[in-house]
Amino acid sequence: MEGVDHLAHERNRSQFDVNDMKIVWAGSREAFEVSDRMSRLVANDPAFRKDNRVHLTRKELFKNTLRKAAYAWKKIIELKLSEEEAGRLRFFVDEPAYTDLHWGMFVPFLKGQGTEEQLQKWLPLAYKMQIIGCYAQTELGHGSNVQWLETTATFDPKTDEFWWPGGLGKVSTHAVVFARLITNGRDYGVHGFIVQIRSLDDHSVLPGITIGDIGVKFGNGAYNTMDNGVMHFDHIRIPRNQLLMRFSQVTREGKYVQSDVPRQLVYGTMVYVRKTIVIDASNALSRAVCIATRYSAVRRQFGSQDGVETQVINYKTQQSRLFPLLASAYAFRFVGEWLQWLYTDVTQRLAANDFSTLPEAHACTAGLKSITTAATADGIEECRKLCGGHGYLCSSGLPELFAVYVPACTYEGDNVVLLLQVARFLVKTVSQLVSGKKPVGTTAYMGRLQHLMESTCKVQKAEDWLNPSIVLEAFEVRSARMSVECAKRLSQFTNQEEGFHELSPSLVEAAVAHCQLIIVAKFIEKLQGDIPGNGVKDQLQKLCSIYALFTLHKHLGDFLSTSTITPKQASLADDQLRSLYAQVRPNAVALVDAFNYTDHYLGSILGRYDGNVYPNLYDEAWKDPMNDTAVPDGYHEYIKPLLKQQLRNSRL
Ligand SMILES: CCCCCCCCCCCCCCCC(=O)SCCNC(=O)CCNC(=O)[C@H](O)C(C)(C)COP(=O)(O)OP(=O)(O)OC[C@H]1O[C@@H](n2cnc3c(N)ncnc32)[C@H](O)[C@@H]1OP(=O)(O)O
Ligand SMILES: Cc1cc2nc3c(=O)[nH]c(=O)nc-3n(C[C@H](O)[C@H](O)[C@H](O)COP(=O)(O)OP(=O)(O)OC[C@H]3O[C@@H](n4cnc5c(N)ncnc54)[C@H](O)[C@@H]3O)c2cc1C
Repeated sequence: MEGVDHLAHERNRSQFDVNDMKIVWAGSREAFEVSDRMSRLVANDPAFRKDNRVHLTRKELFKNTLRKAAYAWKKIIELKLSEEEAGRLRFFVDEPAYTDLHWGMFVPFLKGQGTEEQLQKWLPLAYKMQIIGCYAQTELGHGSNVQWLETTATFDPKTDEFWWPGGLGKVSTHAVVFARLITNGRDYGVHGFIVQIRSLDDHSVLPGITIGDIGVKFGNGAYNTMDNGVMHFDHIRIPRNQLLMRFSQVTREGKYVQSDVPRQLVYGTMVYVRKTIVIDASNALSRAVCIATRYSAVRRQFGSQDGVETQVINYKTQQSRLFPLLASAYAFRFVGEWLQWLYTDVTQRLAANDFSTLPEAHACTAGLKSITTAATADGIEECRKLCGGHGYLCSSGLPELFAVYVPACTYEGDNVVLLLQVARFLVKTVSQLVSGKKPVGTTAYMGRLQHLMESTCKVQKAEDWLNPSIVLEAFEVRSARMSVECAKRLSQFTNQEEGFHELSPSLVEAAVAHCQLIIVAKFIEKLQGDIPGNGVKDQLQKLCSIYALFTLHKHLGDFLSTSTITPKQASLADDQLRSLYAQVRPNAVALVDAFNYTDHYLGSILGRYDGNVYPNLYDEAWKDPMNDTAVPDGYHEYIKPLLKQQLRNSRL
């Protein structure tokens, strides 16, 4: 059977309404319609072609990105697209560019940190792209340790080097610059400033500033469309009112005035972007899973019956590697949706001077950013392997996706550094239990600590693992016991910082356990709500169980060493997992169709919607510039003399 027929057959046998699932995936009917329209607009416009990226030099690649970004902006204006539509259009263009930083960090930073007056001055310029901004925080010597940034903003500034900011190297005219504010001889810590860095007339770099691109990054094409930059300041002067002053001001006389708010609000943009990165993890993982699932249904190896070999998706090992990733893509989607809610809620509270949920928002965004990006980076690589040799070809779309995606484990906070933030939050929560402080939000389960320390898992047969409350309690017990164990061991140290340092590997594991609990809990919570559509909820319930039981399987050491479950219950979980894989199998292709990705966005011959893989792989190979001539360049210089040489030797 041809690949085309395979996929049609797979679609016919699915047991749910894929159109309804598309709406659940998009978040709402309106969100689906916007995404659908924008993805088609991009896919149908040859100006957004991207299949030639791997053959371009860095300079050609970058210029091509500038062209696309300018063209996209023209379309946005011409079609009078809303902010949401414009965001989706940029998303489907699918090419990292300075615009990500302008819209994703510079504008949110202005909005979050500027006074009314500053917003009136800067926002209209930024919205019309009359200025282009980047986010310059990381220095050559300091990325994670923001408090120790060396750049200072005083009446007599020193010089220092920024390193990494996207959009800085070649495009931005302005930057949000992080520097320690020094006034009247006192250091008030890190603050954000707006600094103009290039002329708005001829784009030249302004005097006293040196800027360049930091060089080629990992992968062919991939993130090299972005001009990550280096910037050096030498005694730059900026007006006082370019300190963003919503939360703290410097008066004309140089007096520092701090509003009555936590100093961490200066980190607000990082919380915002980390939340966005969680949703983005579900985008990247679902894309890889879509490619690997469709191709696994098309590809056949061994096990010939009636003269046809087995579709590789029918191998249990293939299912046990692929379906947990499919489930993770959905799990990250829903936890991302919840995080969006949490972020909106904390923003509203901050506006009303309620800072109580800020530590929770920081811990959740930091922790979830960390585990979803790590799982997604690993998951994309697993999908490449699931596609065998063809997965290693750039035309599979997977190498480029991997190369573009992996820095997500580092940018916006190194994943381990961020998990240590979650660990601090957990240890603090446990220690506050003694003083009777009731934990709330995602740590509310710690309020039932005594029960969780004593409870035993109720599973007696495999189907018991389908019970959401049993699953949830197992994750709560594991997480609570790991946190308590860390807190206990920590209390044996006289110096807490030293203890934290010494125990940090275990603390990171406790943080992972807590974040996985959040993902499981939010998936279960989602399923308790109304989910319309024929068979849709049933499929999601299966995926939820797969996510939870696969995570349990992968971290079995935690569950056993904390005595959360017995080895027998672990084996029952594996039995249930196998049964779930078999139930998901007929729906796998439809479950990836629900992502509603166009072939343009997927950028993969293996993941084509029509399944027509082999003829297209073959044609694509012939399009490669290496095949322009049968005899390669260099034959006369390097191959011919060699062959002649061998001939002479053999005659000797
Ligand atoms: C672009 C958009 C499009 C998106 C579309 C999809 C994505 C695709 C595009 C990607 C594009 C790439 C964009 C990359 C852009 C960069 O990478 S920009 C640079 C980002 N840099 C970082 O993330 C640096 C990481 N480091 C940090 O965040 C902080 O320095 C650390 C690690 C949290 C430590 O901070 P510290 O002040 O030394 O911290 P510490 O003493 O541990 O904490 C002090 C207190 O502050 C709290 N705190 C710390 N941080 C926070 C916070 N953020 N909020 C609230 N409280 C906090 C702590 O909990 C602690 O609380 P208490 O325990 O005292 O109550
Ligand atoms: C593609 C890309 C785009 C970026 N874009 C921007 C941008 O637009 N603007 C910007 O300002 N920055 C940007 N960055 C920089 C980025 O935010 C930093 O690289 C990131 O925050 C990590 O900091 P670092 O490089 O100092 O890593 P380091 O902190 O030096 O990390 C090195 C190693 O040390 C470990 N480590 C560090 N501290 C600790 C600790 N306390 N405990 C245990 N282990 C620790 C880490 O886990 C890691 O393994 C970008 C980076 C990349 C890769």
